[in-house]
Amino acid sequence: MDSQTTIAAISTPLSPAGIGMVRLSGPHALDIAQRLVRPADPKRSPASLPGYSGLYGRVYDQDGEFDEAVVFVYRAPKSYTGEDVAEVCCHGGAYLLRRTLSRCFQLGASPAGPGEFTKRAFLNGKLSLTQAEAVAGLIAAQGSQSAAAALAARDGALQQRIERIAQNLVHLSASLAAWIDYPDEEQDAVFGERLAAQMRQEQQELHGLLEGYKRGRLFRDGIVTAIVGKPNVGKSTLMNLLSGRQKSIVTAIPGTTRDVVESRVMLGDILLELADTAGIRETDDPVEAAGVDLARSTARTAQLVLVVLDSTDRLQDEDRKILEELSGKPAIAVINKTDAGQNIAPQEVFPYVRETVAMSAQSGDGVQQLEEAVLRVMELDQLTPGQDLLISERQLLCAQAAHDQLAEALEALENGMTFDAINVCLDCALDELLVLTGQRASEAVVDEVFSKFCVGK
Ligand SMILES: Nc1nc2c(c(=O)[nH]1)N(C=O)[C@@H](CNc1ccc(C(=O)N[C@@H](CCC(=O)O)C(=O)O)cc1)CN2
Ligand SMILES: Nc1nc2c(ncn2[C@@H]2O[C@H](COP(=O)(O)OP(=O)(O)OP(=O)(O)O)[C@@H](O)[C@H]2O)c(=O)[nH]1
Ligand SMILES: [Mg+2]
Repeated sequence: MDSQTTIAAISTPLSPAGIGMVRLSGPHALDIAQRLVRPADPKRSPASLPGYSGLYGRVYDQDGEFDEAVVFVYRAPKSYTGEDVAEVCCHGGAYLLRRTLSRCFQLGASPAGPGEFTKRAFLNGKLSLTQAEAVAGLIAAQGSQSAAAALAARDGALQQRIERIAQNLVHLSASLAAWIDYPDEEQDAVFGERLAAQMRQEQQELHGLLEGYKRGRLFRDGIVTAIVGKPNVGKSTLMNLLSGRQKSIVTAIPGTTRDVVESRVMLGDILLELADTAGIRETDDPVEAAGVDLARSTARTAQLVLVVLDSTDRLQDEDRKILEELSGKPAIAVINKTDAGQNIAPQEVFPYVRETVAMSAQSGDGVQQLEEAVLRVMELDQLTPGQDLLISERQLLCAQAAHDQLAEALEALENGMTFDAINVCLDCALDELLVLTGQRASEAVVDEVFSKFCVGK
């Protein structure tokens, strides 16, 4: 990347909006803004504004005036990228924004690549690599949990935690090197013990991060959830309740739903990828039978299954069979229609699933309890928001590799390998952590991180 260039991009969505912004960063950002926008007050101009100030003006190109705008100016190094930055805020809308952007190109700006503003911030030392990834996490956040995790990473909590582990490995490696140079044969075993204990501690720390990520991922990506049960128990009513609209057809006729109906819904703070399925029963109707097969396979591949039961009736053998088929899967028994009858006691389903929720999909009663049950079943209830969590797949792979290198070092130690061999593993683990924080990340790794950003970020 050539940091001498001035880049420009539209930083807001290309759809009708109150305001839209074209952002410029680089040595000519303010000159270009100056030639693009004519200030209403002729005594002021973008290029002579102090940092962190703005003015109002009209936007021009070769064909004349086409919009009005507010321009904000930031001066290097006190800006998002660390370079001179101008933000031209026009009216939102694809046409005006594109016209403003092409004018910037005519005036000498280059198109910004995906994430190039943030990449410049990284290269100029404004952000670490994990903080840059956190910016992408903030944009992608769907609820308060993922937003809090991303904000904690943006503030550097994750960076600090990884740096601390890396520091400890540096100390371990140094004491190991000293021991190799000045060995004391009799004390080898004692030293080995201490080394193993310290390595295990760092490994534990990494293990915690890996586990946290796997659970945090459920918040970010959503939990693939199947709604299953006998016909007519209220599966589609539950789907409609959670999605807030008529996604699935509801009738009093058993066998209404045939296809799998999918919807992304927020259950409180939890993102669910919900699938409503056909009621499971023996049937001669080939169309319904195909739906039942689909329901079963949807349940098998789901991360979570909501088994709906109709409490206007006693628990039936058909219900038990469905519950049995799911044994071992994270599942919640939803005892539905409690507004109309309460003939199923939680105790009856405990042999099959641990979590039960009594509710009325029709009235919405019990939906809060359903949310709490999902948190418990998916073990998300221990996850406190704002924890210093890993927030990208890339970070996970680095942390996993560092963890595995430590495991290898420990095994080598147990098997009586030389301290040299152990030190090689420790160095590899350290290397992985430095790639994670970006301190030793190759250009390819850095490019990969920013390629996933949107243009304008
Ligand atoms: N208008 C606008 N809003 C925005 C952004 C932006 O770039 N422009 N952001 C883009 O993501 C986010 C805010 N992030 C930012 C981070 C740092 C700086 C900045 O100017 N930093 C300077 C000065 C800091 C200070 O005064 O303390 C610096 O770090 O030196 C600006 C925005 C969200 N809102
Ligand atoms: N009283 C009461 N009736 C409900 C409740 N939930 C669903 N029903 C009724 O039960 C009937 C079946 O509801 P559906 O949501 O279509 O049931 P389903 O499980 O999707 O049925 P299939 O698609 O046929 O398998 C409808 O008449 C609903 O109005 C509830 O919580 N209380
Ligand atoms: Mg249905």
